[in-house]
Amino acid sequence: MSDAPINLETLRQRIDELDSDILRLISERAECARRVAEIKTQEDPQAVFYRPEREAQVLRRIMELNPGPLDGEEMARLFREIMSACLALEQPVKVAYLGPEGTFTQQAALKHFGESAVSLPMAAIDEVFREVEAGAVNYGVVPVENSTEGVINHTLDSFMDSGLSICGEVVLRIHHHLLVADTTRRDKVSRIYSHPQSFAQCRKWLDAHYPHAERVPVSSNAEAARLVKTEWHSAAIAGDMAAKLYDLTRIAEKIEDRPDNSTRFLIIGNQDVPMSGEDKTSIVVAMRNQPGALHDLLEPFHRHQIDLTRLETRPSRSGVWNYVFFIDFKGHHDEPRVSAVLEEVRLRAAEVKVLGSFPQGVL
Ligand SMILES: O=C(O)C(=O)C[C@]1(C(=O)O)C=C[C@@H](O)C=C1
Repeated sequence: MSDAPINLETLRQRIDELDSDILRLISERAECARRVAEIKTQEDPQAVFYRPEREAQVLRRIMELNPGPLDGEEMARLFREIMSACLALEQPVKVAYLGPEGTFTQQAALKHFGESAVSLPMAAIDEVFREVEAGAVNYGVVPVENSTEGVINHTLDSFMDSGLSICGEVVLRIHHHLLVADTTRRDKVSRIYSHPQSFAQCRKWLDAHYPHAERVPVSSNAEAARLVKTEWHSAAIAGDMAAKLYDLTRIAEKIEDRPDNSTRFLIIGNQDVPMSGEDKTSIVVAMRNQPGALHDLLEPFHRHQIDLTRLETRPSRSGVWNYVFFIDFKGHHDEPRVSAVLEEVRLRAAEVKVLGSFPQGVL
């Protein structure tokens, strides 16, 4: 801007001009996306419109180019919504998530796909898998690990019986609040509802502030929030989405014991996602039950200098092999050093299943 004296009116005029420019540019971008859809359909009538690798590249580029003063993540979130609307113009994306409405998983689904996606709550993790397998929705979102409480076994087990692949990941900072309704007698709270994982994540805070309140575990935080509406002496521990959905007030904010409390969610689908430049791969491996098996499995990763990001052991459900290992590592299965490692692991293991290569979470 020039150095002419600045007053409120001049600034607002300038904002109007800029908004007109932004409007024109977003419309032009949406027109491009529409043309991309036409080309995709011409090339393949069954074309998949959602491209996780491209979206990750767009968001990373925006964060790199961002000159401020807005924070990089904030800027990427705005572009996330623009892309979400552009994709909806190509083909609305339907996403099943572990419900009910108002859970952190819904928040994760919207963070990943943007508000233009159609999100559908499911009652259980295996239902999310089934909906995607049946083709009733394009993708599913399920929690897989929490930084405080560890892995969500149900999700790992579901992969053992499923042919679906992992198309993406999203990490959400989990903030828990103590919520009450307008009708709650705040000085008489004698019962607190929440999901068992949330109780575990807020244990110390509860011991210090509500040592005598009854802690009642329920199936989700959203269910906890719903119950509070009906009882004058109860409170709930839940997140922002549930608070908003049930119109509850936060009487204590961010009560989780660890400030870095976060949960990682997986996007599941039927898509083999091309390289984005910063990718991860997930595999499940069944090893023969013999001494040194884990060492044999991990040695090729070490030799090829591939970073492991996670290693989980689960009892095998087939009965043939005692244990299976879930391994996440950096890299994409199309990269030569990754395919070399996978080749070696196949020779050493009884069974290997590649669950997918996908862009590392950007937001
Ligand atoms: O590049 C594409 O393939 C597009 O469809 C465009 C676009 C975008 O708006 O940038 C939209 C949806 C896809 O998931 C990825 C990117």
